[in-house]
Amino acid sequence: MNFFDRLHDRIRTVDSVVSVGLDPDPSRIPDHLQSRDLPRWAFNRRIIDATHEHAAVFKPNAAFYEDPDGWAALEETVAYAHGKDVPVLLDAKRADIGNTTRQYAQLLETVDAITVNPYMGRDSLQPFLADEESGVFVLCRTSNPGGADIQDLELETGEPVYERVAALADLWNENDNVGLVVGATQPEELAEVREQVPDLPFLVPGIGAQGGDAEAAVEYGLADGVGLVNSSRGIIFAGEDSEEFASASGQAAKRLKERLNQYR
Ligand SMILES: O=c1ccn([C@@H]2O[C@H](COP(=O)(O)O)[C@@H](O)[C@H]2O)c(=O)[nH]1
Repeated sequence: MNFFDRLHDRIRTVDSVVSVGLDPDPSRIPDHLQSRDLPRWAFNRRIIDATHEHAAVFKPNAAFYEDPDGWAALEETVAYAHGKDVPVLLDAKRADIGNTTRQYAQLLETVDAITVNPYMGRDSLQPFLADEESGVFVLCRTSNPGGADIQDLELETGEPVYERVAALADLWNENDNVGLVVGATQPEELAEVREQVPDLPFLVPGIGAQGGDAEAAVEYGLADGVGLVNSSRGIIFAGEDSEEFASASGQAAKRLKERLNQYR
């Protein structure tokens, strides 16, 4: 079954479009877990237990796992999330020349979907796009302030770069496995891109800690009811410094689900 069909089923099952971002910054993991073998895994396990019933997906960001213990923690985390029937979207922002990107694409043997960087063009994404079962979210208009530096540049046709990326992603969607990453901090761009590509589901980061627009994230992020609105720090560190950090994250995920559902 294609990733977006599985995501559709998951969204219906949990009545939620929340992507719970698993970004376990080691400096913010509670003290009582720091002495564990793999503190990031110990932390994630508790977060998954507390939030899975509100999670359409879990979205670990690869940046928080790129060391030997980190990869071990990620492997445990992905297997545990799958054990709870929650798909995993790895926010890895990968792509490279063909020979290298084929190696990157092996990540899709472990996770259900991935974020990719379109900067190097179609051939750099081909092994991801060719994987019919997995979701491929192409960075389009990112949520960070510097996203404008390149993505807003006007091309000779008058369209901004991010719109060209959206148009290309639509062409690349031959296997119905492509989505876009568009930040909630850019509600006008969200609306424009949605109008341009009505059928592509979006992953919308940038609400919560980055102050993006949750209503616009839902209004424009979903295509036929399918799409994801991510919060990482706003959920996993909702109870920072508390013994009850996990239940605080569960409450934060539930609150976010209910808030987003008002706009669906
Ligand atoms: O445009 C983008 C693309 C990816 N991200 C990632 O999403 C989460 C957001 O974390 P918060 O704590 O909810 O701010 C994080 O992994 C980013 O690297 C993004 O924010 N914007």
